[in-house]
Amino acid sequence: MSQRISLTRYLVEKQRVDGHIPSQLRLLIEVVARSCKSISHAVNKGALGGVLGSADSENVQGEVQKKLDIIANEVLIEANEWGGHLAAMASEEMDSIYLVPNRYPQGEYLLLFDPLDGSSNIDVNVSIGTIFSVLKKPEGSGAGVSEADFLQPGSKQVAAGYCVYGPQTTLVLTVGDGVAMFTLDREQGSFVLTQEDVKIPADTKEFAINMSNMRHWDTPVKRYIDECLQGKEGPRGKDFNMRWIASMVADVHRILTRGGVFMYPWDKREPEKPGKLRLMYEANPMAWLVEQAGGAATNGRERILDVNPTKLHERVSVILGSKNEVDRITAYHREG
Ligand SMILES: O=P(O)(O)OC[C@H]1O[C@](O)(COP(=O)(O)O)[C@@H](O)[C@@H]1O
Ligand SMILES: [Mg+2]
Ligand SMILES: [Mg+2]
Repeated sequence: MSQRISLTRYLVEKQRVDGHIPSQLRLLIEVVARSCKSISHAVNKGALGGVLGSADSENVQGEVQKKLDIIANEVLIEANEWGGHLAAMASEEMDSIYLVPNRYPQGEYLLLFDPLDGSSNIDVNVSIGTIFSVLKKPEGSGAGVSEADFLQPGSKQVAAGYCVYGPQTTLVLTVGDGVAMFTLDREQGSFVLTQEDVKIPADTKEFAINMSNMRHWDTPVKRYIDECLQGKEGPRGKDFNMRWIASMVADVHRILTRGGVFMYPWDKREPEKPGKLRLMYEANPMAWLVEQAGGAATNGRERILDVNPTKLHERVSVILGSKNEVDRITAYHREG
């Protein structure tokens, strides 16, 4: 790319030239990006910054929180609460929604995030990230904000993205007209556009799933993986490769970069839960990014973006990535 385009300029062009996003949304995305930059600095300090290790507390999902889960959550809340663009926020790390305090100007957007995705990878220096989703407060929902205002399907998102903290820090964004990637230039302190119009190839020879759960899977998932494992000699007639980073952000980033299919399906360990991943701030933003890049995302039965949430921390089965593979796995679910 001959001319460097910063995230700010990209968003201003989306606002002014394309008329695609309102200025309030542009400013909101910039604040989220600034928060990610600051989380990236904390991640980079590692043991030197005292950010590794457990915080000896649990979140609403009963998971032990890491120090960085809490730090990232605080960074996002503090940066976004006074900007005037938001009505409220919701996070994996908070039981209920966070209302923008009355002393700050109120906006019309709702911000949801997984402040630190891939927590089990923090202490071992493997890629982690932040995932975010932006909704609009529903019209006619009256004064104030309630949890019910957040319970909108992913198809209503107005912006979504993630920032992966890996060998590079990369912010990936959609506002509904394709997917763009921005790499953090640490010397300049700004995100620079490094790829536009990201496309996921429709076919792939790479799958991502936690194979240790194989005995707990449902028949359609077993069938799909079994066929992949048979390689050239099997019904697929080709050898497959496997990757599992255990950070959804990093696995999805690989899929947006070179294709592949990612699955965290329902399994028999906790049959009453629809899946492990959270719908509103993990699956929905990733599903929208993947669809915007020409891929597909389902829960095995329906499009993730069409799922109507009934609670903030709702879980969902996730199958996403290269379109032909996702269609195949979804068809296997329909066949039973
Ligand atoms: O350890 P497992 O069961 O393979 O789960 C890995 C999955 O859990 C997650 O880490 C959940 O995210 P959090 O770290 O935000 O809880 C996903 O990023 C990842 O895909
Ligand atoms: Mg997560
Ligand atoms: Mg998390």
